[in-house]
Amino acid sequence: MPATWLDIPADHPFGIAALPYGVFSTAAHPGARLGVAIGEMILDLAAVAELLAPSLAPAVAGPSLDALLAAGPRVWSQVRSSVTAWLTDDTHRDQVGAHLVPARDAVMQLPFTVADYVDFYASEQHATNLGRMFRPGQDPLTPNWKHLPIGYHGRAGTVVSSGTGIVRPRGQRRGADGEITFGPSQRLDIEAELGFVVGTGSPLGRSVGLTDFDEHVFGVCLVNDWSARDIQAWEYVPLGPFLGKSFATSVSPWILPLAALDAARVAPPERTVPLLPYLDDAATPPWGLDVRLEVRLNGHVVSRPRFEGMYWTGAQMLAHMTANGASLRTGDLYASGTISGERADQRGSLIELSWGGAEPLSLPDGTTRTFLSDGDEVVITATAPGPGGTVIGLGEVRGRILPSG
Ligand SMILES: O=C(O)/C=C/C(=O)CC(=O)CC(=O)O
Ligand SMILES: [Ca+2]
Ligand SMILES: [Mg+2]
Repeated sequence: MPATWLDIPADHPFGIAALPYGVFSTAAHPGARLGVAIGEMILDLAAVAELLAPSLAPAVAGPSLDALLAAGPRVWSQVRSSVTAWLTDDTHRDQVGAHLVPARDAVMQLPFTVADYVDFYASEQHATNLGRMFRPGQDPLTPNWKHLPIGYHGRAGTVVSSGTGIVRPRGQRRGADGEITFGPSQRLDIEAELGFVVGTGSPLGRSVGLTDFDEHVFGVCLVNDWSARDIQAWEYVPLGPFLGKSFATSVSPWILPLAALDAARVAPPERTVPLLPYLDDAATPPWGLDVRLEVRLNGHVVSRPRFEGMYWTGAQMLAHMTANGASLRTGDLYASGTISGERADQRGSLIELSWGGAEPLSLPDGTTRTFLSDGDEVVITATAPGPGGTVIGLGEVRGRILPSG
């Protein structure tokens, strides 16, 4: 990796090997525009492209990532190699330096127009834990679980940018005494997930195979799929999650391109059930990802989930999502499902961390939690290995619970 002329500590999560894309504005320049994070600065992408690479300017003109996502993998790699050159070639220092904005002065926006939103259920440990709690006495994994990545269609219009306040949802639930009531959720939860952002669409009637994953998927972000467990547990039979999940889903502002995750690619876990050919990735390049998350509740780390243990990869989720010929659109977002590991401190939701509320978490500030209280703030961060022993950051997704209106 070439060195940048910017003065950035070698272990900075937004070093020269990361270069995630986002949309930002500043008080001095309130219009939304594309940025690339580098250290504690944001590169004003459109301004520099106009100066140094006019042929790329239309794809990065903003005010969102939509045009860049739609431009496809050739343009994605041209933009990334241009940005790398601008930030490493000393001859560009003055011209490019004039278009660096301190990240602390920027307000980050939702980076792209979310087309469709799909949420998977790809962690064997999470599915096992939830199966035990929601369906006691039955096999925790349903018979289909190891044959296909289970998912459901969520609500694209309620995907919100990091920092957006999350109003406690109201809904119908059944109490322990069997009484059906309506009111603010009493079991409001988080789900720490990785999101995949689709760039290039696909036509109706054509499936996207495992090896075409990187032709269509632009990159990844962090997702907190807020979940109201009391609403969910009562409503979900037989069609799956509905209002218990659709009130808000937060995404991180920085989209890390797949190209930045080369050093993070790992083999997925061994598959214990033979897969049908469209999902069988034994002979394809692996798309397991060594992404390490941290979940903080009011500043205290409560979990460290790891994506590398996920049974299903992003490539398999995409292949399954289009196996019936469903088309893809630029801006489609699909999330992995809650990332939970074997260990109790690797669980990506509070329902697992508190075991359905039976084992409250003790926080270092002396308080305890089963589910979220009003005013609680949840921050999910993540890193992945980069080239040459460096660390690549995915940034953070943040949200605070507001009282029910
Ligand atoms: O097992 C169930 O009934 C449902 C579990 C979920 O909460 C589904 C979900 O949102 C997927 C996930 O995040 O893993
Ligand atoms: Ca979820
Ligand atoms: Mg390919």
